[in-house]
Amino acid sequence: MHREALAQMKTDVILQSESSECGLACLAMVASRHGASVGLRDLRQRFSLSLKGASLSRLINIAGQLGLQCRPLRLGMDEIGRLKTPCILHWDMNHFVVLAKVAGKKLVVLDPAFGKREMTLAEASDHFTGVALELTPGEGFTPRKPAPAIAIRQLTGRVTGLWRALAMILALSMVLQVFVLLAPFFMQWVVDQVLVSADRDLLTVLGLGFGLVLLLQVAIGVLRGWAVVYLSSRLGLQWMGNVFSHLLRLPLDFFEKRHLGDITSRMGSVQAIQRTLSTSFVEALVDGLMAVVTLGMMLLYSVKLALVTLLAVAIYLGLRAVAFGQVREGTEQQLVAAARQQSHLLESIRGVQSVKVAGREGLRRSTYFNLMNDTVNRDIRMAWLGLGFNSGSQLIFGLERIAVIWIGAILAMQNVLSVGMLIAYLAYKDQFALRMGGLIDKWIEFRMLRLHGERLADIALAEPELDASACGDQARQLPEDTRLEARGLSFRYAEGEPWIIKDCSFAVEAGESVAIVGASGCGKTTLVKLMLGLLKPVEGTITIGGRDLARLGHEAYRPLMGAVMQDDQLFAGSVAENIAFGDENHGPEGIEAAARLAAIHDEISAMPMGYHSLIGDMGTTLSGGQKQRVILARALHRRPGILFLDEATSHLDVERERLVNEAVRELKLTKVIIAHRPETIASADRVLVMHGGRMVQEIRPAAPASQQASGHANETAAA
Ligand SMILES: Nc1ncnc2c1ncn2[C@@H]1O[C@H](COP(=O)(O)OP(=O)(O)OP(=O)(O)O)[C@@H](O)[C@H]1O
Repeated sequence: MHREALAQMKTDVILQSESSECGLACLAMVASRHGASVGLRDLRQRFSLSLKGASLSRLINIAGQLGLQCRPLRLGMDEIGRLKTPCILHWDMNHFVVLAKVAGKKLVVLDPAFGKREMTLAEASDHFTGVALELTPGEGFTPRKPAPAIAIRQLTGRVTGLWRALAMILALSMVLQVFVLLAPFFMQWVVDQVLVSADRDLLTVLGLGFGLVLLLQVAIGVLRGWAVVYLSSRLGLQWMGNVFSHLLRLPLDFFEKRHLGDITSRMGSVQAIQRTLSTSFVEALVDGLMAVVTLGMMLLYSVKLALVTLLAVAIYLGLRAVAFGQVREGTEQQLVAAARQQSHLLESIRGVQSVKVAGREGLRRSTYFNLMNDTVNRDIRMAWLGLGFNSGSQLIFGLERIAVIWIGAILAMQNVLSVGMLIAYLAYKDQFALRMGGLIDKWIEFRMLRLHGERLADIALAEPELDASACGDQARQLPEDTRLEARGLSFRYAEGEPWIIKDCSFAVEAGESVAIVGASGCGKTTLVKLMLGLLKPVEGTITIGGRDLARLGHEAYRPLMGAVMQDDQLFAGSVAENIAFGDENHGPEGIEAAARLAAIHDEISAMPMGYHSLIGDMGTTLSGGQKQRVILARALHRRPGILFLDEATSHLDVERERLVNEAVRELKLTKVIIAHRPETIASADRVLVMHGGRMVQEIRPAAPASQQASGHANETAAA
């Protein structure tokens, strides 16, 4: 019975954060409809998915573990009305959505990428692939209450000086309110005392007195305004700083699985929260207090009139409460649409060369227009809602004012109130209505904060990489030597996906140079990322100097490592800044030495500004080969103990590659080199051939062995 009652609940849309988690979001929606509020964050932790997303069979497997019984179906559009809702539909060949309701020729679809959509059967048939998944709670299904709201402190980290600044703003606001409370007396005394007795002296005293009060009020107002600006900027700096440093500590796959625009939009939620807290929080307190005081004054003047005003406030509160769901959904969709538009913009700028070469400016433009259209439509919807509330409040409080003046006039005619009292009452009631209206709006704003909080939680509550502070002093100590060893190493990007590395064991002695060869896509880069600690092994261990990488804080081993990866980036700044990358210890000589080793010194010197030449933020002033060598110089400048080169010389001509290989060979380092070219492979002491997720052969090349190795690489490529 309880379960049935829960099943009647409205299904809320749960929007996906990662680009590939539509399936998980759909399962979370269905489970919460059946009364188990499993959050998406929870599901993500329990059932990690790779960038490639989830197949239907993986979804069935996860649903089974959640206690949901699955019935996969293949059906035509005409049979869709017979499905037991909510169920999951396969959409556009690469997406999942929840079918919430079918009513006649209309469907209500909850799309984790867009939100709630109503569409006709004809529209849906353009997307539906004919595969559906019905889900019903089985034996193991346990209803769960929604997780408690996330505390703001959890999201923003430690902030100093917050309470002191808030207390000061509150105190100043309170003082200001005293003046507001005094103001109506001016009119009451002028009307009832001055006008009645034609007392000019009293008028002068009242005029001067209230003039002085006004000056004080303005001065305190300025002070308060300044305090709010100070608090918001201090808060903004600390919070943004905290969230950004947390963001940088997150593991690589966090970034790989998300769109750029989505991450920036979530960072924007920090500002929304901070704005609400630094201003609206204090205002709400003041409004609340003022509402109580003004209500007291109103009751003193007339209970009857006060009841009319209270009724109007209650009606406005009801209006906002009824429309709350729509405001929340609208705001969330607005944020998602803006993030999508932003992602497209950033991607188009980054990939402008490919867009131009393929002549796809038109396609990118029209997609951008569509996304913009989507954003604008959602903005318009929110503007409509805002207009509705405004007009509603105008109408309600306008009618209330007429009623109050009407009844007040009758009371004045009956001599229950003087004219001055009526005027003063009107001033208090206007204050009360204003404060209550403000309080209700702020209450909605605070509830909306939860939405921003949830969006920010995706970043703030994501588990950072293991750092040494979490695992004691031992984890901080550098390993004694640079011998690398993998034992029984297995890795796949997510459960249910094929193993990329399976039961792989090998060792690289300290000071040895090992080349890893194998067919494209066999997992070489993945293996290097594992050795760099960017990915975590699913099974097995990697040790450096006999110490397990998984138990070392990344501060302990990253300083030992230098790497040139395939998609490494340069940053805006000069060539020297890019090579030093913030490490000023070795001075200009160190930078030059690294550049010489990377065979790029001559070319940098030939530039008009030498080492001070500026590189664009996408490294655009350098050729591909130059960029690779600057990145190599950057890796060498760190003076690493272990150097990883993943196709680090693939863009170089044979002569330059020979120069780089010779320079690297001379270095007394442990080296792991991934390459396809025989010359580079030949520069290694040992060649490991990778196939089927493990090392299948080891070759110790004397000179001719390089040919053997490359022959093997080709063999495996063909295998
Ligand atoms: N983030 C990811 N999520 C899911 N699968 C991935 C991810 N990155 C790589 N893969 C898959 O892992 C496999 C190994 O990729 P990897 O980049 O390690 O190969 P590689 O041997 O370095 O290839 P190449 O020589 O072409 O650089 C590929 O099948 C690839 O599709």
